[in-house]
Amino acid sequence: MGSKNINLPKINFSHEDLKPDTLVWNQVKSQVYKALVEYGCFEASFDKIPIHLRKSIFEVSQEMFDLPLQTKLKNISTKPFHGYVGQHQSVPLYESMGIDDSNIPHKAEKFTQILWPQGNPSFCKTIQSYSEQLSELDQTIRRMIVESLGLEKYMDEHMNSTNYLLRLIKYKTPQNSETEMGLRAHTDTKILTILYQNHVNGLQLLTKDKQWKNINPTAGTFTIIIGDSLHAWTNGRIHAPYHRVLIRGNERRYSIGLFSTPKDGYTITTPKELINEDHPLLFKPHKHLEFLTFRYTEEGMQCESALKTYCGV
Ligand SMILES: O=C(O)CCC(=O)C(=O)O
Ligand SMILES: [Fe+2]
Repeated sequence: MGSKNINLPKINFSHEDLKPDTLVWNQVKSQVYKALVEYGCFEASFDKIPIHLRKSIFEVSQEMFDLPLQTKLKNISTKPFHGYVGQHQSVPLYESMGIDDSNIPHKAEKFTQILWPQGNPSFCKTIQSYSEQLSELDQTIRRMIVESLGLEKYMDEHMNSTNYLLRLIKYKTPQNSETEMGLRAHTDTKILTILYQNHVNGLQLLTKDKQWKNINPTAGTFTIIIGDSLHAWTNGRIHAPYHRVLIRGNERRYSIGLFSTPKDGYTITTPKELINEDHPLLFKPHKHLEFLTFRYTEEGMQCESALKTYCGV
């Protein structure tokens, strides 16, 4: 494939004193907002996730994917694309396991019990610690976005309106030497995505001028991607980019996504402060689960923007 690499902004969240109202906070905040308006995406370095946890999250992910298919299928979710997803004809290389509320210890335990009735403490501890520790990065970025938009009065409501979904993802290697689609072009439906991958690249971003570019993240960094729900809440101020995964070569790609997700029953409503003559309302108030259900219908899969079709003004 002739696609070029993109040099996404690299933003450092590892400063000891990255606290609201400090100079460093304000500097990082302006980098975040600029990157999200332009790309809806950036690379984040966040040293607070220890090396052993970065290693063990991939080890436990592999261990989980090596379970028999019947076992993996036990993780059933009523929400589209939340439980076990795999064996799809359109993306035969792709397999993923969604774990709701993975940051909450008893929820992580309940999930582990489904796959390992006899228990698997190291799996449970790893997914829980990884989600909890990385949720700090999600919260920092979202605080910075809310401040950048001057929406401090909505801060608590916004921060309390989400929970977390962890998705362990595996891509098989293609059968022949050609490049294959690992995951088709899509926007993420949720608030914010934090991706972490092994050394096998493949993620591509569609830029605003409609070119597919390779995201080859610097080892150890996280890729941040804005989802439809935050694009809607900010009245389109920040971009939710299309991205996809192309797979080539003979090594398996593993990636881990942590998604902040609007809570069930919560209505996403654009704050009135963001609506004016220059910025008319783009999306009607809506509930995430209802949008998600539409998104995975035939119509929702085929239209150019499921969000616009579902709740566009
Ligand atoms: O594997 C990846 O890096 C991309 C995964 C992704 O885009 C998603 O889960 O929404
Ligand atoms: Fe995605």
